Amino acid sequence: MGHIQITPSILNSDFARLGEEVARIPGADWVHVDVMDNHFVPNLTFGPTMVEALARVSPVPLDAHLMIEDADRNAVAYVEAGCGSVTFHVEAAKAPVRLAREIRSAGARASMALKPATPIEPYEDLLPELDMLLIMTVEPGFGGQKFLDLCLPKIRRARAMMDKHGIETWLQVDGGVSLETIERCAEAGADVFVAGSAVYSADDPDAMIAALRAKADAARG
Ligand SMILES: O=C(CO)[C@@H](O)[C@H](O)COP(=O)(O)O
Ligand SMILES: [Fe+2]
Repeated sequence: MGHIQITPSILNSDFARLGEEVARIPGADWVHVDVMDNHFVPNLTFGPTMVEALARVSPVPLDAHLMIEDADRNAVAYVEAGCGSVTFHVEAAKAPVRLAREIRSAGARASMALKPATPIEPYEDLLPELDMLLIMTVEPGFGGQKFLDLCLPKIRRARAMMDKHGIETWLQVDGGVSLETIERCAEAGADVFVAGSAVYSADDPDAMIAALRAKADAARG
């Protein structure tokens, strides 16, 4: 398991001041950028041009979470926009192995996401192609939703699979992660934690990142 990383989502930050919003979180490991196309999920955010502008001012690398249809054709644009990690949804990819290889050869970390009802077992052999696996802990589409405990067994099974294969794939959780839920995720084997509303609703977002990191570290023992 890798070291604990906290990646705040800007989804619930002030979009009119994105540059200032990312400047408030220098203690983050990554900035999580939720890209939504109003087809794969019922919400619309931003595209590669906006992401490219954000990459130029962000104090830490961008972690793009693509909630878009036709990921096969669109994911590499986010590598070219300057993201250090690009996550596609397996439900939206026609050729996930080819896509992961294209993301890597374009120069970013390749990551694949699973919605809460998507099982991990069919993708066991694909894990070595990935730098990170994202297990969603809410239905994708919106920030501020309640954490789904039903996803915890899948996190445990994913971590066991990675251990079995002796691979270093990071295991990210996204959705409803807060001071109340992060310990459960860390105990289950996650090492990369997206937190949107928990960070941006805090008076001091950078202090919240430190508090989340301390809880996850403690839960690991
Ligand atoms: O991908 C998504 C939602 O689809 C997430 O990145 C959320 O935006 C995280 O926000 P919180 O659940 O932490 O408020
Ligand atoms: Fe996300």
